[in-house]
Amino acid sequence: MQDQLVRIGIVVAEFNYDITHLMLNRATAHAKFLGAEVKAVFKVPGTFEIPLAVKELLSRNDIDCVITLGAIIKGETKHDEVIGNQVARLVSDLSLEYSKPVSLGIIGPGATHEQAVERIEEYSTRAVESAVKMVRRIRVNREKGESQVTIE
Ligand SMILES: Nc1c(NC[C@H](O)[C@H](O)[C@H](O)CO)[nH]c(=O)[nH]c1=O
Ligand SMILES: CC(=O)[C@@H](O)COP(=O)(O)O
Repeated sequence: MQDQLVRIGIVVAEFNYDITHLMLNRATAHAKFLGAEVKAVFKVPGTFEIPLAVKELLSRNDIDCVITLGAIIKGETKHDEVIGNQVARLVSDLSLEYSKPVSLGIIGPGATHEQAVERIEEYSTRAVESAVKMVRRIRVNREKGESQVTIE
C-alpha cells in the first residue's frame, strides 16, 4: 500500500499567470520526478477561488492529495493579506476535513513581482514534495500503526 502510486490534484490560480504557469510546469515535472501521477489540474481565476476547487478535488476517490499554486502580489492596500491569510486557513481546514494532504504553494502575500519570480522553483517543488511525503507517511502510519515508531 505504501508503495502505491500517489495521485495528485493541482489547483492553480490564473491571476499572475506569467508566474503561475511556470509554477504549474515545475510542479508537474517534480511530481513526475517523484513517481507521482497528476490526475487533475483545476485552473481558477485567482487565489481567492482556490479553496472551492480544492474541496472539489478532495472529494474525488482517485485523488490522494492536492497541491495549491498561486502568486499574491502586493498592491497599494492590504487586499493581498486578506486573500493570503484566508486561503491558507481554508485549505488547511479542508485538509483536516478530508484527511488528505493539501500543500501550500502560494507565494505571498506582500511579495513584489520580482520576489515572486525568485520563488517559483522553491514554492512549486516544495508543495509537491510535501504532499507526496505526507501521503506516503500517512499510509505507513495506517498500515504499520503501533509497530512503527518513526514515520518518515
Ligand atoms: N491580487 C491578486 C489576486 N486577486 C484576485 C482574487 O484572487 C480573486 O480572483 C478576485 O478577488 C475575485 O474573487 N489573485 C491572485 O491570485 N493574486 C493576486 O496578486
Ligand atoms: C492582491 C490583489 O488583489 C491586488 O491586485 C490588490 O491591489 P490593491 O491593493 O492595489 O487594490
